Amino acid sequence: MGVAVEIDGLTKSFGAQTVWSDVSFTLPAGEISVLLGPSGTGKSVFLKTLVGLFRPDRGTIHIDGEEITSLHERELYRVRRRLGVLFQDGALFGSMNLYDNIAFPLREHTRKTEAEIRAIVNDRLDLVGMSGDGEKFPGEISGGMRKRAGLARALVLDPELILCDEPDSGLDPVRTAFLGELIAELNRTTGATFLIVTHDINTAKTLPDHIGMLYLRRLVAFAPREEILASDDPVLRQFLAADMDGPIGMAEEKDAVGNGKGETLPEEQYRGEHREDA
Ligand SMILES: Nc1ncnc2c1ncn2[C@@H]1O[C@H](COP(=O)(O)OP(=O)(O)OP(=O)(O)O)[C@@H](O)[C@H]1O
Repeated sequence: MGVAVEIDGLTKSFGAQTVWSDVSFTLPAGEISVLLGPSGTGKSVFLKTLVGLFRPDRGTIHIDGEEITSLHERELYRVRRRLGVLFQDGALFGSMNLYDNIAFPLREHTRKTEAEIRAIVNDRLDLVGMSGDGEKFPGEISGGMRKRAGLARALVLDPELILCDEPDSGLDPVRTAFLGELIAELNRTTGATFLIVTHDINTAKTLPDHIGMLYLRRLVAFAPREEILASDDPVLRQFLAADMDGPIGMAEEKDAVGNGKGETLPEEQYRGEHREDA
């Protein structure tokens, strides 16, 4: 079953650069949430913070009730065992075939026998439509196959929380739809909680139960999908309509100071109204 993730007052900076601050929302257990936002707004940093790869400056993250930002590396290791992570490029080891890549977390985190491992790896390969591909190497397969293999690897430890960073980037529309359906099916069968970072508007409009959006170093919104899709918020409307006109400019640096047309849009002028905790 999936776990809830409660994020409260989370702030992350690199040196003088604040990536986002005071982010608070709850990922509901067993549901699919999508995180949107213009490039560079810190979506990947957010996922990495959730798995403890970055420590936030402030704020807390409770995964299934356990606060993780103050855990030591060893305790984080235990928490990570409950998570499945799919990074942008699948993050497969190029020197290992797909079978060994997918077996890796089992060999690392469990004492299962090779026979048990084989049964699990073959099951997960089957689940992502890649039975029979275990002998192939990451360099020999397409980007879409690498993503599916990455997803198979993310699933071997029966995770209760699955984080996917742009699982659909670089995929054609048919494969994007296929991957979305696969995620929905996994959510139905495993009950795991999903958080997916995507730029694919169609995925955002069809797949998740909830949608969140980062913009100008803040969480603009986190709410049920239908509420977000019906929102009058100019940032959400522009983003979801892929419209060039609106507060979002061409570059994140411009967004920080204006609307890309020379008109000033102070950060203070824009405050989200959809935060669940508002
Ligand atoms: N390890 C790091 N050290 C310093 N700055 C970093 C580090 N990782 C990310 N950043 C900065 O944090 C900001 C957010 O980056 P991030 O990759 O999270 O954006 P994103 O929203 O995922 O972008 P995209 O949609 O283009 O993938 C960027 O300005 C980036 O340069």
